[in-house]
Amino acid sequence: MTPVARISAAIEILDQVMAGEAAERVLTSWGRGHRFAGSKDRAAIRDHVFDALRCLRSYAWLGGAGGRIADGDDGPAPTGRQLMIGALRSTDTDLGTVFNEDRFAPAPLSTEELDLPDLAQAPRAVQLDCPDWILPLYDAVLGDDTDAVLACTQRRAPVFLRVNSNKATLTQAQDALGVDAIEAITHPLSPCALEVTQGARAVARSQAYLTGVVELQDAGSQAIIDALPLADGMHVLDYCAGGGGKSLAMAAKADLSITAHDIDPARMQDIAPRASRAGVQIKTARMNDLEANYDLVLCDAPCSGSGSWARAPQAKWLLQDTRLQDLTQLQAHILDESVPRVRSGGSLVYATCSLFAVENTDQVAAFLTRHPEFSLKMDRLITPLDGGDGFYVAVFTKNS
Ligand SMILES: C[S@@+](CC[C@H](N)C(=O)[O-])C[C@H]1O[C@@H](n2cnc3c(N)ncnc32)[C@H](O)[C@@H]1O
Repeated sequence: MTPVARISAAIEILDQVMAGEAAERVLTSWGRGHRFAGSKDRAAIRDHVFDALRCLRSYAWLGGAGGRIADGDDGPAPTGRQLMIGALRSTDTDLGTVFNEDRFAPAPLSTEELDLPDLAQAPRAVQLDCPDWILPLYDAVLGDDTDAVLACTQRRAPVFLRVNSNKATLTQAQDALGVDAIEAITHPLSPCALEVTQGARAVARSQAYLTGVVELQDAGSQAIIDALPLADGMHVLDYCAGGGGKSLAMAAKADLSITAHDIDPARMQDIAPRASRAGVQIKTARMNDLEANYDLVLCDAPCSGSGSWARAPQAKWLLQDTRLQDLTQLQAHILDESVPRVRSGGSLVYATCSLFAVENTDQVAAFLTRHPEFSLKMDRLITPLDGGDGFYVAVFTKNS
């Protein structure tokens, strides 16, 4: 496909996404219906779509849709065409080279499309690609750093690997990745983190990955595990284990007995193959099988994901105030539910991939009020300015 044909495809896909469909699903079904498109075409189209989702408001503004993110009083949701016009204007591309009479090109520009506003005239939330109601949540936590943090979420997130220290040193892992032409450099956020600088799309097929020398894991997520008081022999419960990313990272830190639990056991189905690749043991358990006296319980709670919107941009536009309130209630419930699982003198860890105080420090303060038998040992907010996704971690001790 020509570059222009890829843009036409992105316009078609974005129209469906703006009509309410999930981007991943539309991309998959587009790929099935257009078998002639090669892997490079699909990757380029995917990049166009996800770039547009990260920069939805600014592209909508530049494309003539007034920074809207959905149908509203002042007009309809942006079209795929408007978003791609915005994308091209954001890089000062000559629109006539794309929108013209050529075969596979989107139709030439209309008179209105030749006279569109500059981004400097847009409100701050539009320039920063942030829903209006969410911007104050960032400002309250990040202050002067808000604009720089939001600028990070407008760009593609780097791909990070965690080197499995049970299997290789960083240098050995870099050499192993090099066999598959993947280049990666160390990263200050975590001692086992490598940032992929070349060949990211080849990681999942590489020998280093398939033999468990490296795992895909954000550097911020790794930094959370670095902060935990883990030591050989400890019994650890990963209470919201999902696919087990944090269980696996903990298993590489010390000789632990790890139990993974999730309210949705189907989410844990990848843990066994991932653990086997990594050469570690992780038990999975349902609620009734959990013990009462773990040395450390990790609650990696469901959250808004506001720290990882560069990676999952559609979530930024779908989050509603009511959903955020539901999430904060669920987080408090999960913390309360975990309390009896922690032994006296043991640690309870609360983590989110959110930057908002309502999900982090407010949650911690409310927990300490409800549970004076715990004290806060440390907490840390990691933002995209540290290089990875945004995360928050708090470590409580259950007083003896
Ligand atoms: C942020 S994700 C976990 C990600 C995972 N720890 C990782 O590192 O890959 C949150 C998980 O919490 C689970 N969850 C939601 N409510 C829960 C509850 N009441 N008890 C346990 N797990 C719950 C969800 O199913 C989801 O898999």
